[in-house]
Amino acid sequence: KPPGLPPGRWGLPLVGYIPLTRKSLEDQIQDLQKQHGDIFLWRMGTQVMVFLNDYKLVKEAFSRPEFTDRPDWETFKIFEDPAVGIGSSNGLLWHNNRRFTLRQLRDLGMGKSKLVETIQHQALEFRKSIAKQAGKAAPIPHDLHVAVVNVIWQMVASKQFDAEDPRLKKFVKLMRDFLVASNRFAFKDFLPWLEYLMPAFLFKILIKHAEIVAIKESFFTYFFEEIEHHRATLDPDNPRDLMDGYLLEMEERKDDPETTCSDQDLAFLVFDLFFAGSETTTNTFNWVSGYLAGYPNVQQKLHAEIDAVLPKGVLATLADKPKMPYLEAIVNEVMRLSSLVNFGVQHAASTNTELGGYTIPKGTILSSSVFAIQSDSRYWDQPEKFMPERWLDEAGKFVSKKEGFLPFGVGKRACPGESLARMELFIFLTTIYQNFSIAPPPGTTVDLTPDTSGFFFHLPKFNDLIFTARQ
Ligand code: HEM
Repeated sequence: KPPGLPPGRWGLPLVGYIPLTRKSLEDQIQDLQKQHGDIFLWRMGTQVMVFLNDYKLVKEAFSRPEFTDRPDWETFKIFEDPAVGIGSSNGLLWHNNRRFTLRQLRDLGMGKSKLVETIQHQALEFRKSIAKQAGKAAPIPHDLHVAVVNVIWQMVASKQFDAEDPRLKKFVKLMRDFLVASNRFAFKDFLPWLEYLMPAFLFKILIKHAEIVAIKESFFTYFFEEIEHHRATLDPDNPRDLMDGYLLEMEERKDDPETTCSDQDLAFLVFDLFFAGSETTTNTFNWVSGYLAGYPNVQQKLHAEIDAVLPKGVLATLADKPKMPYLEAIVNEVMRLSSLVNFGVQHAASTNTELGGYTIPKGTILSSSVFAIQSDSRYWDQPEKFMPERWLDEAGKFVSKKEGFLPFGVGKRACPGESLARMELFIFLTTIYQNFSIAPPPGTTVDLTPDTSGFFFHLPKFNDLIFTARQ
C-alpha cells in the first residue's frame, strides 16, 4: 500500500480486499470505524474506496472542488462517454446543468401554484388507491410511484398521465427494470479486467448489456419525441416547463463556445430527474408510513395536528407548512433513522490531494457513511430512539438544520430537489393521514429495521399494513 493513504483494507491487486465474513457491509464499515477512526479505505476490486464516517469530514470534503466529480463508473455513465445530464456528469457540463436545474426547480417548483395544484391532484389520485384497499392488509399501493412520476412529468414537460395509462405503466416498469439490471454494472466498475478475460459476448451477458441498452432506448425515444414536440410548439415568451427552458437556453447560447447544450444532454437531464426524484420520494413516504404504523402515539399526535390546521376535506398548501411543525419533525426523524440513501452518492477525487491528514490520490472514490453518521452519538442523544421531538425547540418550532443530518447530501452536489421532495411529502402525507390511520395487521408488529442488502438504498422490510378510514 502506498505511504500516506488512510488506514484500512488494501488486499491484493485487481481483486482488492475480500472479507471472509458473513457480516453485512454496514456492520463491517462500523467495525472499521472502531478500528481506524473516521476515515479509512477499502480497496474493492480495482477501486480505492475511502469511507468518511464523520459529518464534519464529509461536509469539508464535499464542499471542496477537488471532490465534486462523480466516479468514472458505468453505473453513472450508462454508455455515455463523457457522461451528460446532471447526476453523473463533471466539469463545465455539470456546472451548466446544475445551475440550469436549480433555476428551473426554483422557477417551476417550490411554492409555484401550478405545481402545488399538480401535487394536490396527484395526492387525491393516490388517496383513491388507498381507499380501494382500506381495511385490508396490503403493501402501500404502487400508485404512489405513479403519482410522484407524474409530478416530475408536469414540471419537465407539462404532462400528467392517467394512473391507468399504459404508457405511464410501461414507463414506471422500465424504471424498476433499469434499477435491477444496472446492479450488474458493478462487474464492469469494480472488476473491469473481467472484460479482457472473458469472450466479449459473455461479458455482455454478465452486465446485461442488451437489456440496459433496450431500456435506455425506450426512455430516450420517448424523451426525443417530447423534445421535438416542444421544439415545434415553443413560444419564447411563454416557456411552459423545463424542456422549454432548456430549448430557449440552447438557442440563446448557440454561438457561445462554452455552451454544453444538446438534445442528448437534455434527454439525459430528464432521465436523471426521474431517477433521482422518484424512488427516493416514494420510499421516504413509505418509511414515514411504517413509522406511523409502528408508533401509534406519534400517529395520534400527527392526526391532532392535521385536524387543528386543516378543516375536513381541505387540502394543505405550503402556507400550512409552518403550522405543522410536528409533521416536519416526523419526516426529519424518519429520514434520520431510515437513512434511505445509506452511503450517499459517491464522489471521486479529480486530482491528487489530501484529506484528514492523509493522501488521497486522483481517482479515489469517496463514500459518506450516512447510516453511521445519522446515528452517531457525538451528534445525537440516544440515537437509536425514534423521537420526533428532538426536532422541536422549546417553543415547539421546527428546527430544520442539525449537524449530523445529511439525507440529501451536503456540499456542491447536494440534492437540488430537496425543496420539491419536501413539498411533495408534506402534501401527500397531510392528504393521506387527514383521511386514514395506519396500523400493522392484528397480532403483528412493524419491522422498522432497514434491508441492508443493497448498496444504494435502505429499503423498508415491512410489507403489509392496514389503512383505515378516519371518522
Ligand atoms: C426524499 C427524497 C430525496 C432524497 C432523500 C434525495 C437524496 C439525494 C442525495 C443523497 C443526492 C446525492 C448528493 C451528493 O452527491 O452528495 C441527491 C442528488 C440529486 N438529487 Fe435528490 N433526493 C431526493 C429527491 C429528489 C428530487 C425530488 C429531485 C428532483 C426531481 C432530485 C434530484 C436530484 C439530482 C438531480 C441529484 C444530482 C445532483 C448533482 O449530481 O449535482 N432529488 N439526492
